Amino acid sequence: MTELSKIRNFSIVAHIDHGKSTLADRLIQSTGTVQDRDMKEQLLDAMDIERERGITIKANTVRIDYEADDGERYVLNLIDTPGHVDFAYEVSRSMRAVEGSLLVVDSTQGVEAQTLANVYQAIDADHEIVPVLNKIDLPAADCDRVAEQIEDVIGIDATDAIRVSAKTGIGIKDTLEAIVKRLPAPTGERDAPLKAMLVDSWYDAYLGVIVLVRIMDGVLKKGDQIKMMQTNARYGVDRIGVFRPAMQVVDELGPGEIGFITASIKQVRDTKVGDTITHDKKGAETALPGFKPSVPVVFCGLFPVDSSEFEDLRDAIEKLALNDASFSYEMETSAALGFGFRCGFLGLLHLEVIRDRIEREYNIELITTAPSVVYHIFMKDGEMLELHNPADMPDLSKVDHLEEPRIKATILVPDEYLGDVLKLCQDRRGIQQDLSYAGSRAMVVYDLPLNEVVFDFYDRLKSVTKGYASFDYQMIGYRADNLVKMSVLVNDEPVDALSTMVHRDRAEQRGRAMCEKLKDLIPRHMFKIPIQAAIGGKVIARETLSALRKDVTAKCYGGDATRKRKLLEKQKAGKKKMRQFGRVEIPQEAFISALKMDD
Ligand SMILES: Nc1nc2c(ncn2[C@@H]2O[C@H](COP(=O)(O)OP(=O)(O)OP(=O)(O)O)[C@@H](O)[C@H]2O)c(=O)[nH]1
Repeated sequence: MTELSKIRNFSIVAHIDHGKSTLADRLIQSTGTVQDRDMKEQLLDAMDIERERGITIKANTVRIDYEADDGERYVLNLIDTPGHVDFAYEVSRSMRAVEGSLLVVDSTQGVEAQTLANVYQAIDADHEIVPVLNKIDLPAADCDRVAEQIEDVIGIDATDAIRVSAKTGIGIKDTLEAIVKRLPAPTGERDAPLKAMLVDSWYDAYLGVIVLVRIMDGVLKKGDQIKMMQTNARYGVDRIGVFRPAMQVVDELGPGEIGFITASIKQVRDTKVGDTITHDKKGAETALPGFKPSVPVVFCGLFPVDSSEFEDLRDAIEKLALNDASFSYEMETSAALGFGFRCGFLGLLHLEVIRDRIEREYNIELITTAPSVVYHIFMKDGEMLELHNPADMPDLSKVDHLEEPRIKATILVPDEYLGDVLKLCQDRRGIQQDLSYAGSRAMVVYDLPLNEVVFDFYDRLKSVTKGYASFDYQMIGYRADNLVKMSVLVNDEPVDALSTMVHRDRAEQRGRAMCEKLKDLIPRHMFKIPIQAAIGGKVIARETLSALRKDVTAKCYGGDATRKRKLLEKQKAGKKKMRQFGRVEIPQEAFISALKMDD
């Protein structure tokens, strides 16, 4: 047990790529927490996919021992927080488990949208904040300008900002000293009833469910009978430990400490993040204020390309869900795609990560249907239904009105691209809320329908600003609008996986664009194929794919057998990724590509 005054708990907040993981690695390494030879780059990014994509998904934690200049030994607990917009909920939950934050800003780039979003969460959690200007080894570093920007835009004092190169190690010692001197020690009472915050939980193949806890009051020991205050579930603690970053078993955890427990918990779902853990007997009376629950906002269908792999897909999805309480799923059948699952995600990146893992780790090829947000349908009889899938839209005569989720989007962009960004937001039914300047960069705030953002807004934003814009969003609630379901018919057969919700005023334009796209995406067949978009029974757009006359290989010159064989092999490989709809085969990429909107 460590004395409270010798503990410092902190997190690092930063925009993506500003160097958070590199700094964390350097802090761990320089304190000898991990031997140099064991040091892998980006130690905290555990999973392969994270490493490949360079993003941090699961909040991780590490305990660092540090002997400070004052001669005292301190325990520094770092909780790593993810930087991407989809994972904002994980940032908020881990913030409440610590007292301070290092605010890392790339001194060649300056403050970005996620810097703001994350630092506001730290401010909300009453953190002491130490600004760190990173990448000072680069010639383009401009510390004075960035410090000024931190003061102007965020409004925190940056006079004592630490100048660091996480890459070369400059300023690392200063950072450790600042953690000890400038961040507050935690408070808590050893003799009070146990109150431990459930910060995170995940499934481990050997140990079962592992729960990350922060002790607020009291002491947690091995063998204790504990109770989760929200779910009322009771368990016996069979293991207690800390991360260094490898697991190390300890006897107990006291106030201010962060560590893990295992307690024969079967599923991650049984551990509610934000719940308060107390002792079963003589426990705390009141729970800690809960965290924001993480609710899925984007839904899509996942179907196996090869329908005989349905059971394998079920197995893969169940395993992934064990480890990710924010990912939801239920079985779905589609006339066109057969058996599959309707899955809920926190955002598009979350969707992509799960889909990649199923394809890669479980070797199942998937068809992903168009992502959709959750609509609220108000029926004439007063009932409210949640619509997760446009294909389930009830009979319109019974519907009174529909509401869609809206977000508040904050975009930071260099002045010269501002016009394009405003146009993009306007085209996506955005309502401008604010426009201000920080130096030569504009900060715009828009109220936008989430539906217009989930799909390819981020890609479009990057492309119209040549990658210079940064973006972050928060859900703000539901609002009514004139929304309709648009269906797509291929060769007169409705393809439910292609139906989408659109705004009535944009339906024709979207319908036309979609039919044109599908015409390019669907290969020609031996017969003519009409492609139509319709609202209710009314066709609003139509294209016709003309019939194929000759064998594709007939075009090849002479007797080039290799080329001919290659073409046939390609066709065969392509066929695997096709689905049969009536007499028509539609390639898998059509389901996503058809919905990309070129504004
Ligand atoms: N030159 C230089 N490069 C750095 C420094 N710190 C980090 N980098 C590089 O910047 C890139 C991003 O660093 P990361 O540590 O992965 O950034 P991050 O903020 O953790 O990003 P996410 O984990 O994806 O949120 C990497 O290529 C690092 O090698 C630095 O001090 N100097």
